[in-house]
Amino acid sequence: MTIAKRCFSAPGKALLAGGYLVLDAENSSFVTALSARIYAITSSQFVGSTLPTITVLSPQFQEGEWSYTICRSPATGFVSVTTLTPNRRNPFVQSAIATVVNYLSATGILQTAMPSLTINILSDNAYHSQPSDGVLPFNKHLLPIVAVPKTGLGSSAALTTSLVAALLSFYGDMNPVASESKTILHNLAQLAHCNAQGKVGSGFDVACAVFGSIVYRRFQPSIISSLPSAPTSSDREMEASYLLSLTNIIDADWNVGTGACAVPRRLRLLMGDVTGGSETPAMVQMVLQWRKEGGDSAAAVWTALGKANEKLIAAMIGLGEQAVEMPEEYDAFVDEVLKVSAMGIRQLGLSNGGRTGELFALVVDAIIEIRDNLRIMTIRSGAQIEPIEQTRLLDACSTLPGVLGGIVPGAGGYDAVCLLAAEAAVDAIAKHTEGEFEKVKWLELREEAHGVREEDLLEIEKFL
Ligand SMILES: Nc1ncnc2c1ncn2[C@@H]1O[C@H](COP(=O)(O)OP(=O)(O)O)[C@@H](O)[C@H]1O
Ligand SMILES: C[C@@](O)(CCOP(=O)(O)OP(=O)(O)O)CC(=O)O
Repeated sequence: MTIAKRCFSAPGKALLAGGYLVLDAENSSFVTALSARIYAITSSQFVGSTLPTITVLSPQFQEGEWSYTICRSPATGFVSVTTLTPNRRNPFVQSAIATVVNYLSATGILQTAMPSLTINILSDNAYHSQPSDGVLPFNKHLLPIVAVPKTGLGSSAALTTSLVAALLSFYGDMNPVASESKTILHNLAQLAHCNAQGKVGSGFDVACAVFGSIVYRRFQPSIISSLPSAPTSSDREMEASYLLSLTNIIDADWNVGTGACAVPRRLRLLMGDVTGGSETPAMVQMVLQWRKEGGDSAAAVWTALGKANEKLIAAMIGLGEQAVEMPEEYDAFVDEVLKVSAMGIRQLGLSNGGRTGELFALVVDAIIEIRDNLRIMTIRSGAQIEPIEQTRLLDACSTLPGVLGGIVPGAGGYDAVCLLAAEAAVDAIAKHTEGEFEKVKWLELREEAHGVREEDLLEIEKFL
């Protein structure tokens, strides 16, 4: 039995506003999908006499091969997924496989005679630091994937999402990216990603990989932590209980906020890669401890930052609407934005910019307020969210014509900055390479219009 090949891809992410606060379900965040995608290509296969196997190949990386046998219990339908490559583990791949095949088995969709499957993964170069001589869109690395430095675009979320989509299409004989299937795809990807990470983050990265640029409000962590551990022995009662719980969780309404949003026309998020690292889990722990022990003063900062985030989100949505409803006023103001720095944009907006100008001034003010509060959190929690080196760089960026402001994306740290600027100003911004600008490499990334989607195989297969 030969089954048609299909290819699914998912984008990377930048968390522009909402870092840390998005961990609380009552706070919204602004997440932008980026034009760096990870592709999962199912290729054919057959029903053999032995146990079906699923092999995932990542030809860009040394040792990029992970294989698993699939064994389904005739009594309960529970599917055990056992690695055939114990010396090369990939928790995100194994978790995606186990979550999808067990859900499909529990819902009666999984074929009785499961065919074996090979899935090839390709990831755009932007996800990993590149070899100097790299020229293809999918460079090969001389190291295993765990050893190649990442650029913080959310590779595990994009991988998990594209892999879950590919597995659903193959074993569930469905269109996983159809609107009626996307919620199931999202829930499966979130669960698989959390299980692979061994912790329940806010899930903004997986939600962005599924839905694209969104105003995101998280699901309650208890939805995921309520799933019992997968049975490790053939205990029929445990297997049946696990499958029932899995089905109830995936089919439930997670009440996640995923309203579409986008960076307004003629504006652009400019991602800067800064030499230096950050340890997100440790920073999250420091911030949450400060929040918990910091009393009213911590609560006041947390609330002020939440309001500044909401202000930025509302202003960005408002500008998007202005660009459509008042295009002439909007375009005339953007033409002026190109000539002045953030403070000049604010002044212009407050003096004679009409509703458009007011919204531009609100964006500038909101970014300033977000940064002010992140710096207070940096000092009081000890987590280096906006360390002084990043403050100097962001302040310098904000003096450049056409820049509305800049922030440290996500958890912050030393490794990245994100500017909001007029598209037409970006080339001039990139020409600044001295002083504070010496340490930043501006990435060729743009906002991605789509979350997970099916791809034209002919465009991708030639790279395999
Ligand atoms: N192209 C890929 N092929 C296979 N696995 C991948 C790929 N990209 C990412 N992964 C998986 O995701 C892991 C990286 O996850 P993580 O360390 O959380 O980084 P990120 O912040 O980019 O998600 C890799 O170690 C690997 O297990
Ligand atoms: C702190 C957070 O709210 C945001 C972290 O954003 P990053 O983009 O920094 O995440 P990593 O890619 O894992 O480093 C944690 C969360 O939302 O889970």
